[in-house]
Amino acid sequence: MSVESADQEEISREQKYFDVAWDARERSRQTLGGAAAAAVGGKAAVAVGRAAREHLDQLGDPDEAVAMGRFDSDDGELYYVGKRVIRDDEGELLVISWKAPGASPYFTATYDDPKGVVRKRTFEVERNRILSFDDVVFADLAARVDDLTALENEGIDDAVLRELDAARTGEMRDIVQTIHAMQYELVRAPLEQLLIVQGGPGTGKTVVGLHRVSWLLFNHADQLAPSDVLVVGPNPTFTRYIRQVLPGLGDHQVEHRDLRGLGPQPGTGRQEHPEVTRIKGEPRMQQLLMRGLVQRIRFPERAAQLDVGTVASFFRPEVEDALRRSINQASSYGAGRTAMRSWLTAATTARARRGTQASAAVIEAALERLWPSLTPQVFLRDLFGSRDRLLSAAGEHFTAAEVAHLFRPASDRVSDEGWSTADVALLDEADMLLTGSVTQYGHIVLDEAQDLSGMQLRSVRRRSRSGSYTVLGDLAQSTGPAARDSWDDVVTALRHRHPAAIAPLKLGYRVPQQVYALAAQLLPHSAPNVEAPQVVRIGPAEPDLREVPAGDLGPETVRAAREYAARGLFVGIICADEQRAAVVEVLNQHDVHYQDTRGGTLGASINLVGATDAKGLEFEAVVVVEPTSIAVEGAHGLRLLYVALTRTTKHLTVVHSGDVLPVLGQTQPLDVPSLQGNQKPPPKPEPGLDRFSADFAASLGSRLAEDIATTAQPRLWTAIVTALADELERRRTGRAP
Ligand SMILES: Nc1ncnc2c1ncn2[C@@H]1O[C@H](COP(=O)(O)OP(=O)(O)OP(=O)(O)O)[C@@H](O)[C@H]1O
Repeated sequence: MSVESADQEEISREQKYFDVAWDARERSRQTLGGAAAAAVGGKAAVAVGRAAREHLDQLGDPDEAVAMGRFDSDDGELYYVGKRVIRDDEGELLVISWKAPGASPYFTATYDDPKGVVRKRTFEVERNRILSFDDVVFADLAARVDDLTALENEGIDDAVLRELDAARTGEMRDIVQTIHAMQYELVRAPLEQLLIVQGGPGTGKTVVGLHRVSWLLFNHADQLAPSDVLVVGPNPTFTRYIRQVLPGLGDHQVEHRDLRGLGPQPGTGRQEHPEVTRIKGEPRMQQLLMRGLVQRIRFPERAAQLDVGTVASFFRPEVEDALRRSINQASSYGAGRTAMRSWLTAATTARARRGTQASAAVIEAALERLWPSLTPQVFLRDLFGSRDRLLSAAGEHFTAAEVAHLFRPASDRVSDEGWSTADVALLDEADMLLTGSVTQYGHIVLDEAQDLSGMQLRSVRRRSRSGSYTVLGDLAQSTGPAARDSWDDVVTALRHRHPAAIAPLKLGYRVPQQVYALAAQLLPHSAPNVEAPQVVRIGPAEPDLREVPAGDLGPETVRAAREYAARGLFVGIICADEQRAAVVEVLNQHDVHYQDTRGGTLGASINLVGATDAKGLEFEAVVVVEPTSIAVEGAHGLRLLYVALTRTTKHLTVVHSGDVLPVLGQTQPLDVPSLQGNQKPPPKPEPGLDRFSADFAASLGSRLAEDIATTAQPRLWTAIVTALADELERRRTGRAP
């Protein structure tokens, strides 16, 4: 019998199994669909209906193949592995879920440690029809270990290469069938840790992080619900790009947010100087905001007494005494305000002039003069819009030049105020100070984490209930005002209860060898201590380098993009801001249909992407415009260029009038952390991370100390400062001083 006909017979045998499993799954679908439809009426029926619908969601798409692979164990059993579990009518397992512990040999078997697996079979399918299959027989591999190719050695087989050759669209897909053993170890790493995955471009960090979520939800269902998981990405385009992966794996309610949406008010695209962004990102901004908020609480200047309508009046000392008590007990600005309202209401009732009574509105008006009601937006607009407020909130922790950078004219209406991405983290901090609460999650995935500022990391941290995170990033792609050369400060900023570990991913799946060979020349200059990934495959073509006069950059770029698009490829044009206008002009001249990704979506054909916004994305063909312009965009331009050159799965064209690789100066050496990095003792808890009032009191103390020197009420302020110092001492030692 020929090999082909033997294979055909095997395919027919396997197809019978696939058909049986398909029938079983579809019978379940009908039963569950019936139960969901019939469940009308009381509470019990609603619960039954909900459970039936949840199970239906778990069954996946009717078009989905029942299994992606199988392994034969050395005890003679065969196990089919699929995206979801399938049982027959008697409850016998036909297909095990890839997330079940029983499926682990499928992913972890290697020739030198086959984990009891004799054969691993991967199916190529169209809907539920088997087209072909690939077998790995571990005993055969072990027998010819000296002849193993590098790919076989790394466990890269035809199924992986086929997957990598598959067409790309604007949506990331799952890689369940071909998860690599090293990736699988990260997918199933313990939940209770701060796990940082460091890996070069295209090593699968994002896709591994998402599969990890699905695996954790399946295996820790008692601790973690889908709505208890948050995935944070760098921008809306990226979030859209990845958002179908988890639903495709059966996990529907995981929350996806991007940095522009991680606060009470989304960023509105306000542009600002990188130096302003840098200052706004620094953790000392927390102190500035705190002091800025404390300034808002005070007895009205120059007033001798506080009138509550015509009902009652209070002299300064007793009001300030009440303010001090409210501040001392406050867990947030809002809670302190509530306490102050209670005092004012009771005190007004006690002192009401005969025959009068204060309405709630009158009390509120008096309270507003002492302790104004604020939203994060109003507070920040007022603070940034006043040099005086900024100067006194900045204290000695900011230079005059930095304060000048932070100042901006306030808009008349708060709804007209523009917000930058850096502002979002400040609004979030302000919201925390004002309300003392935020929705927390049991697990957070943070992608492209190498670029986050200190304030953005604080936003992420406060959303973590216990310190269980998957942090994904690449120091060699770290750019922007908060660029870093080490993960140390990220660990310090994020960690709380659980230990931290840094794990590498080393195989580069996305970028073909010929393209990576070009991009990798930047590494010694831009990130000398970061290890380059080992590329897993050779692409269809060498990079196409097109040198043109500067005036032809736009036309040549559009020509190259249209050539690729005409071949049905998914295309990204990546350029610096400096070149954008020229490219857009030519695209419009030629009536080219394209998608500007700043709108938050990827189009099916040609996309125009800024170099920074290209992070995390991939295309089948990329046209990089004028590398020298990208290399001067921001302080880490060479890293940005490295990002741009590593976005393609197949083809790369570089259109340039200057150098292709402008590697002139040397950069600072990088400190790449290792897995042993988790031996460090936990960082000391920063004040203010967990409780508002201790920090609040501390900053109030320093603010008031300044006031003692400058204002006319030294006696009272001294009393307040003393009381606050006592309070801090009590918190520190647990007893009254
Ligand atoms: N085991 C695998 N099998 C098949 N494809 C894979 C595998 N691992 C990664 N890939 C593919 O490689 C590409 C890159 O993956 P991903 O975007 O997760 O990488 P990344 O490390 O996050 O990249 P970047 O640093 O650029 O953000 C994707 O198309 C992904 O599907």
